[in-house]
Amino acid sequence: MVTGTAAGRPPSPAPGDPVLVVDDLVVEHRNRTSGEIFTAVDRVSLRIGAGQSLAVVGESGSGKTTLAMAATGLGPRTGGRIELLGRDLDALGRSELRALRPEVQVVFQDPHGSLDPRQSVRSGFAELRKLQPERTTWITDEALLERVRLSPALLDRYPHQLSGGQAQRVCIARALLMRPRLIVADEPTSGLDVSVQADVLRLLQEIRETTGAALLMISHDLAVVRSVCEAVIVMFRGQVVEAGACEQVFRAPTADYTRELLDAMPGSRWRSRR
Ligand SMILES: Nc1ncnc2c1ncn2[C@@H]1O[C@H](COP(=O)(O)OP(=O)(O)OP(=O)(O)O)[C@@H](O)[C@H]1O
Repeated sequence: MVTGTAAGRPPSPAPGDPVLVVDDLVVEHRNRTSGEIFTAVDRVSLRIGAGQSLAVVGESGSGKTTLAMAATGLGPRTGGRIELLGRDLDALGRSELRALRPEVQVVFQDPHGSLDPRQSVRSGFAELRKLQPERTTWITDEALLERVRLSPALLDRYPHQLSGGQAQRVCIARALLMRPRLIVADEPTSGLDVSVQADVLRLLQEIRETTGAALLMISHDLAVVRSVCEAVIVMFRGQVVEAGACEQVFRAPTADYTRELLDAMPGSRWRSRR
């Protein structure tokens, strides 16, 4: 459970209560030269509750990132309805939207690209604390680094002095500092050495369990999805071709495309039986 809400925050959702509900989301892009319209996300619906984890899988270009950004109000949307923490995003004014924004934190694929190279870990935290003074008093910098299994000795390091795994943990710490109700992790381990991938995934899991945040994970790696998420939606050319509990979808996929994804996994133990 999320506890100790800062002033003005929406009430803490109970485990399983809806954090994000998306209905018929559409994202279209217009080609500037030809004027042609490309539908990157085509009538996608999803729901994720507090403490739950949902993965979006699909090959490159299937619309995963576009969906995740639009679904959380962080990217453009052509149509559809989004409810974040019980609030219809279209019904909110600018200041209400701004107040809701810290509730969603995104961890990207390239940790070094996400961090300001001129900022030490400590000054990066300080900047966030200045932006959100009430929300961020709950933990010290040292304890925050300990929460992501990093030594407080790293506080005065700059991004180039951190390994990929350490930098990703700093990004996760920055997200955690905001006490978000929803963490979006966009291929959070694909830029990391195999040796540290599992640790970072475990950390995201642990944060979900201990804070009650919901986790929306984007990945093309089905092994990662299976190890972290309870539910999955499979995207192909902007549409959802299959959705359900991970266990069910991996054991008995119903869509040909899901079977192809499973079969394409190198040395897959989950190769579908046809
Ligand atoms: N601003 C944009 N203008 C035009 N087309 C776009 C824009 N952003 C994304 N697209 C297109 O939308 C489609 C979906 O892209 P998206 O990045 O969401 O896919 P993805 O599944 O996340 O892929 P990857 O795994 O490679 O990141 C792609 O064909 C992409 O080229």
